[in-house]
Parts: sequence; C-alpha cells; structure tokens
Amino acid sequence: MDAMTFVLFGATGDLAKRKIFPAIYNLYVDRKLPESFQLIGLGRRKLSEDEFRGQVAQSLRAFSRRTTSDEATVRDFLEHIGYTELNVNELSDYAKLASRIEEREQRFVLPENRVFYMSVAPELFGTIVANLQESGLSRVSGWKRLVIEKPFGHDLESARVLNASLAQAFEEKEIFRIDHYLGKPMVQNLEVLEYSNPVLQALWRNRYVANVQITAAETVGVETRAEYYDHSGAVRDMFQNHMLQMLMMLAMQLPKHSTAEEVGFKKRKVMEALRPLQQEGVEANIVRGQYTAGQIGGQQVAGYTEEPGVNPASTTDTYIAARLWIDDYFWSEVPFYIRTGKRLAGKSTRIVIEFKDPADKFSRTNEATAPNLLTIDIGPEAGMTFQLNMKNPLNGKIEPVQIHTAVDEKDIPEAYETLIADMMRGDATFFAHWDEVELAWQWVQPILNAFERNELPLHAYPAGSNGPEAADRLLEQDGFHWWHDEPQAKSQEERKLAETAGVQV
Ligand SMILES: NC(=O)C1=CN([C@@H]2O[C@H](COP(=O)(O)OP(=O)(O)OC[C@H]3O[C@@H](n4cnc5c(N)ncnc54)[C@H](OP(=O)(O)O)[C@@H]3O)[C@@H](O)[C@H]2O)C=CC1
Ligand SMILES: O=C1O[C@H](COP(=O)(O)O)[C@@H](O)[C@H](O)[C@H]1O
Repeated sequence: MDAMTFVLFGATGDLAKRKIFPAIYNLYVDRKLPESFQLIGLGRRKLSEDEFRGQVAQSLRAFSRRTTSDEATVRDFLEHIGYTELNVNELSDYAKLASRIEEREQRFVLPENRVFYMSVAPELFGTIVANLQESGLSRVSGWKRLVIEKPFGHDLESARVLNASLAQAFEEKEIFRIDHYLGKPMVQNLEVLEYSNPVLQALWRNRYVANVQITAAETVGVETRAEYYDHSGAVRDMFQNHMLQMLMMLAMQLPKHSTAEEVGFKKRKVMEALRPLQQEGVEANIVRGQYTAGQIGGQQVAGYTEEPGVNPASTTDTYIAARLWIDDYFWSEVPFYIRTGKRLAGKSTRIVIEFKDPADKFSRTNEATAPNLLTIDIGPEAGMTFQLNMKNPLNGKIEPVQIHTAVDEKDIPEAYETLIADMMRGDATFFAHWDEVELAWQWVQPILNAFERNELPLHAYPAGSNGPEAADRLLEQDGFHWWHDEPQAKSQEERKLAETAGVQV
C-alpha cells in the first residue's frame, strides 16, 4: 500500500471518536496500514498534540475491537498522529495546514499522496473542497482522494449541487462516498453467495422467487441527534442510501469482474430498471410511520415528539416501508418490500428471499409445504439460514428445517475498517458512486414531495412493536406477510386459505 498523509476534518467529533480512529487503529494492529502513514486531525478546538493524542487513546480504549492493553502499541500508533487547529471557513488556516503537511512529507519522506476525509457536517463539504483547491492542497504530485460521509445532499437538487462543487477539485474516481452498509461483511457477501453457489445462481430470478424483503430494524430512538434527524427522517437517513444500496447489491446481475466500474455499472442498471413512483402511486406503495411511547426491553420509552430537541408537532417519519418493482428480465413481477424504522421490537438488519411454492403438492400425502426461505442476516449477527422441507421421521409429516450458519459481528472487521482499508488501496468497489446516488434520489423524490406536503397518513406505532399495521397490509395485498424473527411454516396457499377463513396466521 502506498505511503500517505491522511487529513481528517472533524477529528474531534463523534464519528472520529467512535468509528474512524478505532478502525484505523485496528488496521494498524493487523498491519494493514502502509509503513509510512501520517494522520493530521483537524478541528477548531484549541488542543495541544498531547491532549489530542490523549483523546484518541481514550476513544481506542472505548471503541476498538483490538486490545489496547499493550501500552507500547498504542504509543507507537499515536506517534503517527498529529493535530492542527483549523476553521474550515478560514482560507489562511489552509496555508498553515499546507506547511504542516509539507513539513511532515519531507521529514518522513512521504510522497504527495493525500486523503482528505470529511467527518464534518455536510454543509461544510463545499467550502472545504473550494478551500482545498484555492490553497493548492489538492494539487499533488502523487494521488489524492476525498472521502465523504453521508448524508450526500438533502434531495435530488441539493445532491446535484453538492456533486458539482466536489467535481471542481476531484474527479469521480477520486471521490469515495462512504455508505457503511456496503462495508458490512454480509452485504459484501451477496455477490459472493450468488457467484460461488450455482444452486443460488440458478434460483436468483423471478421464475423461482416469490418476493424479497429487506429490513433494517432498530431499537434505538432518535438519541441525541434530533437536530439532524428531525429534518431528515427515515427516508433520508436510511432508505435513500443504506436500504437502496442493499437492494442494488442483491438484485444486480453478476459482473464478470468485481471491480468498481463493473459493480457500479450493474448497480446502476438496477436503479434504471426500478419502476418510477408516480406521485399518485406513493400512497399505494409507501407507508410512513412515527413511534409513540412504548416499552423496549422492559423499559418505558418516550414517543418521538416527546424526545429532546424534536418539534412537538413534528411529522418526521421514523419508519418507512415501501413496495418496489424492478422491471427487468430477471426480476419483473417480483415485489421487493423494504422497511426501516427506529424503536422497533428488535435490532436486526436482514434480507429474506421467499421462494415460490411448488406448483404441485407432494403427491403421496397431498401436504402443503412451507416456503423455502433464504434469510441473510446482515447484523448484529452476520449469517445465513436456509429453510427447506423434509419428512420428520418421528411423525412422518413434511416439516420445515433450517440450515443455519452465523458469526458474531464483533468478531469480524467493522464496516469502517474494511472501507477505510479499501479506500487506502484506491478500491472504490464498495463505495456509493454518483450515478447510483443520483438515481436513488431521483426515485425517492416523489416520496419526499408527498411527505413534505403531508399527503400520506402518518401511522403511529408504539415503541417496541413491529411498526405500523399499514405496512402489513402492503404485503397482504399481494398474499404475503413480513417474515419476522420466528421461523414460519405456513405456505402461501395455507395463508390465503386461512385469510379467507378469517384466521390469523
Ligand atoms: N456520528 C455518527 O454516528 C455518524 C455521523 N455521520 C456523518 O459524519 C459527519 C460528522 O458527524 P459527527 O462526528 O457526528 O459530528 P460532530 O458534531 O460530533 O463533529 C463535528 C466535527 O466537525 C468539526 N467542525 C465543526 N465546524 C467546524 C469548522 N467551522 N471548522 C473546522 N471544524 C469544524 C468539529 O470540531 P470542532 O468542534 O473542534 O471545531 C467536530 O470535530 C457528519 O456529516 C455526519 O452526518 C455519518 C454517519 C454516522
Ligand atoms: O447511518 C445510520 O445508520 C445507523 C444504523 O447503522 P447500523 O450499522 O447500526 O445498522 C442508524 O442508527 C443511523 O440513524 C443512521 O444515520
């Protein structure tokens, strides 16, 4: 890996503390950083180098996956870290930064390879890029890379404006838009699963798949982020980025090579084939929800509008469910259901692929069978379950069985670790490319408009539940239901029969 200088804007902030420094430290311990590596942290706070290093050491102790009990390793790591005060709005501060970087590049004989990582509020991205250009910091004899955190814009228009401002100083191949879901091992595994299992490859299409469900359920509420979240909601915070990225990774046709260009191309094809939501189709396919007071893990918790910092009259969505259709050769007529929400019953990000029932019953017994299900757990547990049917030798009945494999998320590299290492190697395969981001905003825009005009009901759901009942009806209309945590054994036909008879299954 090339030697480099890593310039971290927002080095005193929450994300740097909880994710970025621990990830870089883990890479250091695993010997995945270049031999010559210098990091310069930036912020407005007046801090000496020692004070800053002390803060970084604390964050490693609190959040690193790797042990920090070896003082010498932590000390050696901190040797690579410096701090410079900088106000992103002050051009003169960039001149000081430039001399600091150049001084270190000379002292440590580093080539002019520079990473500019923006862990600051999105409103500052444009100013930083303009000042990097104005100050000459982005003119290098080696390579330069810009890493940018979400949210990438607030809607289609603002995302386009932001992208144009970045493009003044950085080429698309130099921009790494982080979507941490793309760094999750099981999201990266989707491509591998299909590629390395001919059985799955053969089934990955509308002939065999009845529906696909993608869920990201959280138990946490808005926490301390009301200022951001109340202007964002689940649609911008999770749906436009993480949820649509998971959809792309699942539904894309396998590229010949897993390169940034080819994966990006295949993902774009999915977004282009996504049936556009007409304004009048929003209500039929989208469910908007907001949590009210309830119980999570036996604890009473407040409703969204009672949370500190939230406007008591807020209509912000803390839950969204959607039905989408991909009108291409492989997926036409397969509904994709996507939902995400805060303060739900459990923390679980998962994809369930429900396969179609066989056309004929097992001839000897005429028994209805449970559907085959492939469940891909993205987190907190990473794993996979395949539900098949077999005859129970004890009672002679056909019953569903689950083949299950799992790894605890804490035993495997954290998404930020994987993504930062990829970026350092210059590999943008698991980053969000502009085309995808733009197409995602384009698809979501009618939803944003409908929410803004309050055209959709805002369904209340109690904290600790599975979300609004309206989201269940979205699937019931098509003869399906959400697969929650419990293994389910009812076939599509049994469900339809039971519904006709008014029985809850
Ligand atoms: N926290 C999280 O879990 C996540 C955050 N993000 C994104 O990451 C980015 C950072 O978020 P987060 O760390 O939570 O934010 P914080 O508010 O905790 O930190 C903001 C950082 O920006 C710096 N900063 C603010 N204004 C200026 C300025 N004028 N000049 C120089 N530095 C400035 C602050 O330093 P100082 O006060 O010293 O000036 C601080 O280091 C945001 O884009 C956010 O949306 C994305 C996903 C998750
Ligand atoms: O980006 C975000 O993601 C988290 C959920 O991430 P996970 O890795 O814990 O599934 C979410 O809580 C947050 O609101 C959002 O900004």
